[in-house]
Parts: sequence; structure tokens; C-alpha cells
Amino acid sequence: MIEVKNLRKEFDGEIVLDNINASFHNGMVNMIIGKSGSGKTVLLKCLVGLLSPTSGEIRYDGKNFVGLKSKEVRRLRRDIGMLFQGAALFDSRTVLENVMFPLDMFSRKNRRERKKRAEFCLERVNLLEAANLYPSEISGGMKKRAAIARAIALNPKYLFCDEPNSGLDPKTSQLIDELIHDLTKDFSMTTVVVSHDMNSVINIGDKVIFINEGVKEWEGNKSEVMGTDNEKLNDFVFASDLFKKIKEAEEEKG
Ligand SMILES: Nc1ncnc2c1ncn2[C@@H]1O[C@H](COP(=O)(O)OP(=O)(O)OP(=O)(O)O)[C@@H](O)[C@H]1O
Repeated sequence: MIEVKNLRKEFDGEIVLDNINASFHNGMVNMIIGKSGSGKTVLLKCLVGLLSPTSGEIRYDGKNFVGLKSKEVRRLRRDIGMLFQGAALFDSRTVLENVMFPLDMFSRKNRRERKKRAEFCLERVNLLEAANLYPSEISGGMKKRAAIARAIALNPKYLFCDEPNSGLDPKTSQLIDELIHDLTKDFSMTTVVVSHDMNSVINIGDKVIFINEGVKEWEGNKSEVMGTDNEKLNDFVFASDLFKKIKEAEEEKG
């Protein structure tokens, strides 16, 4: 479990996140949603230590990440898997080599065991047949699956995904969502997904946090999102592609 307490982030005196209090639960897909520019990515970057909060605490299973010594930060980072926007694979390495990269960097296992682990992860995301291909030779959805395999290579306790569906068609997006959901349950990870895709929220959002202009405006679960009486969340939901499609379908029915 990750707990955020009174988190504040300023850039040059400008407040981007203000007094955020939130919990991200084990074995669940915890979604951070909100409009463009609301502060989702800054929050994610604070959570993984890519940005330092101006004030507040980020507790990983009770241990405050803010102010940890660099050795302890490195230890904690090994428990963190990260799926970046756009997959961020190394173009000059094969899919298998990409998945092996974190193992080569951090695992004490020998090469045969590291390869076996990488192949297991590729098998888990249904991509073993592409092990020897290069990123330029595979589709966008396959790249995302390769990046997911790499993110889980070190068997992380915490998985962070920044807009995992960006650039994917709806069907592939759904497959990626389901994969993130299933891995979260299978490996009992604390998964945090930043998204503005309402389809994803409805598909896999066990817990949902809505950020508006740097403030946590609402939290609940996916079944509570659609019927909320929070005006700002309602505006966000009604402006989404999902809602537009539902409305169009209803209008077609008459
Ligand atoms: N390094 C930075 N320096 C200064 N301002 C920043 C920095 N990073 C982000 N910001 C500002 O913080 C605010 C929140 O940005 P953030 O990227 O978190 O939004 P977001 O909700 O993730 O949006 P999107 O959905 O478009 O990615 C924006 O106003 C942005 O300009």
C-alpha cells in the first residue's frame, strides 16, 4: 500500500499539487484521472521519486520515501515497475534483450536464469513469439506488451503506468487494460495508472482518484464514477469519448 499525506508540489512558487491525501491499495488497479494539465503526471513522478515534493509524505508500506537515503531509495526502486507513455523500448535491442535489461542491471541471477525469467514474462504477456524481433518490427500494442513484460521482470510490488493506452486503438487498449488488471491480481501488486480514458476507468478502475487543478476532488470506485453528484467529475465524465458514444447510441435508439 502507498499512502500520500499532505503532498504539495510547487514549481517556482506556482502550486501544481496542493494538499493531496490518498491511498493506493495492494492487489488493486488504482487510477488517477483528470483533465490535461491537472497534475496527474506530476503526482506519478512524485510517487516514483522522479520529482521531489515541496512538502508532504509518500509512504511505501509504512516507510516514508521522501527524505530516504539514496541507498534505501535504490532498494525501494527495485520494487517498482514502470510503464512509460509510448513504451520507451531500446530500438537497438531485441524484445527479449529489452525485457532482460532490468534483470541484467539489478538481478544477481546468472544469465541462463535471467533469460528464463525474461521468457516467462514474455510468455505471460503472450509475446514469446516476438522475443527475437526488434521494436521497429512489432505493432504498437506488442510494444506496450513488451514494455509491460520489462516492467514486471524484477517481480515488482508496485507497478506504475503512465497513460498505458495512448496511441492504441480501442480493441488493443482493452487488451492492455485487461493485462494490467490480471497481472495486478496475479502478482498482488499495488498498481497505479494515470489515465484520462473513461473506458479504462470503467474496465479496470478498482479505486479511482480524480484530480482537478492540482487538488484531489473526488475518490471512489468505478461503479460510483458514472452516478456521481460531484459536478467537476460529472463535467469530466460527460466530456469523455465514452460518454459521447453512449449518448450517440441512445440517440440512435430514439
Ligand atoms: N517540470 C515542470 N516545471 C514547471 N511546471 C511543470 C513541470 N512539470 C509539470 N508542470 C506543470 O504542472 C501542471 C500539471 O502538469 P501534468 O503534466 O502533471 O498534467 P497532467 O494532468 O499529467 O496532464 P496530461 O494529461 O496532459 O499529461 C501543468 O501546468 C504543467 O505545466
